[in-house]
Amino acid sequence: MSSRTIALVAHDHKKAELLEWVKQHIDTLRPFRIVATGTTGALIHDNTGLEVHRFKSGPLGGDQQIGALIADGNLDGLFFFWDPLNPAPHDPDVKALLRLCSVWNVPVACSPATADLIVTSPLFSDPSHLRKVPNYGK
Ligand SMILES: O=C(CO)COP(=O)(O)O
Repeated sequence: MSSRTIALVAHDHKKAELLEWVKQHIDTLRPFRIVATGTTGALIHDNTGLEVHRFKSGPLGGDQQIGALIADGNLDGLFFFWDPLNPAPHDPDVKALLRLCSVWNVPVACSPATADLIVTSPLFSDPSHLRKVPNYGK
């Protein structure tokens, strides 16, 4: 089992798309430790058999729990199919999570196209060549 961790998250209107994408790339994803927000994690586990560590549901703090992983340097990629057509009560949490990906230089995909590019990149299989996180001196 890889010690690298990825997070899978999808808003309700995007869950089917994420599930389809996971099924398509299941062999690539299998070696990773997989975490997810609650409902997304259950859906992925129930439909693929992948082991998924489930945090709380997004609206109840799951995005922030994944953000904490990032701040601690423990997340290697985020696949977050968020819904651009519907507002959510926890939109500030979503923005905070995406912001932390930029702060910590974590690869993040918000669509199947970008997710495809990330998992097929040589940089994803050998992250030692990824640009290092800047030292913010804090
Ligand atoms: O709302 C979410 C992310 O912002 C996703 O949460 P669920 O996986 O619990 O539906």
